[in-house]
Amino acid sequence: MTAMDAFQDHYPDNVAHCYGCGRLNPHGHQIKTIWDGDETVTVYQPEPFHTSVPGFAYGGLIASLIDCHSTGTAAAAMYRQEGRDMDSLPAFRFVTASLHVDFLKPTPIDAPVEIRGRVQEIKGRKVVVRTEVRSGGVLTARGEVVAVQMPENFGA
Ligand SMILES: CCCCCCCCCC(=O)SCCNC(=O)CCNC(=O)[C@H](O)C(C)(C)COP(=O)(O)OP(=O)(O)OC[C@H]1O[C@@H](n2cnc3c(N)ncnc32)[C@H](O)[C@@H]1OP(=O)(O)O
Repeated sequence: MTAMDAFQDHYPDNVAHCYGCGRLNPHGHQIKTIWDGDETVTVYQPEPFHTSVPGFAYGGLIASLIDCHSTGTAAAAMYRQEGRDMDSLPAFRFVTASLHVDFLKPTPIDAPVEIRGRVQEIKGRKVVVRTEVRSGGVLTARGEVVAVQMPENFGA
């Protein structure tokens, strides 16, 4: 894996359909997240149909970006902690247990949104990720996600 590979490009096909981050979902956001030192970064350009108040992005979009940026960060952090390549097996698959978002300012819809994340805690199957969302360098939202490794019997 090179430094510029996106985490989501390494998700196994059977978990690559997520609306926020699945590369195999043609209707989804297909976000791409990479390392930048100890931080993770996603840049996403909202579409006009993501509007809330005209001129600004829908909060659900921002929450979705934070969500999938953070689950991707959780997986990448676990591989990094174990010194493993993201293509190595068994794959780490994280789902969202908890998603908290603080909307600080409206996020413009006509400029790229940058999400930066940092791992706050890795404990057992749980990773806590804190994120900051910026547009044009202005902080517009903060997030905290508790991501948990997907159990074998997920959804049972
Ligand atoms: C590469 C794969 C990519 C896959 C696609 C990416 C997904 C993108 C984001 C999503 O949208 S995922 C879909 C939305 N999420 C779900 O549908 C998850 C539904 N919930 C569950 O399946 C279970 O509740 C879950 C797997 C999250 C946790 O159940 P477990 O039985 O595995 O957890 P467990 O009780 O063993 O707790 C493990 C740790 O997580 C913590 N935890 C669990 N639920 C929590 C919660 N809700 N809030 C805070 N912490 C929580 C729990 O306290 C504990 O921490 P400690 O070890 O420190 O004690």
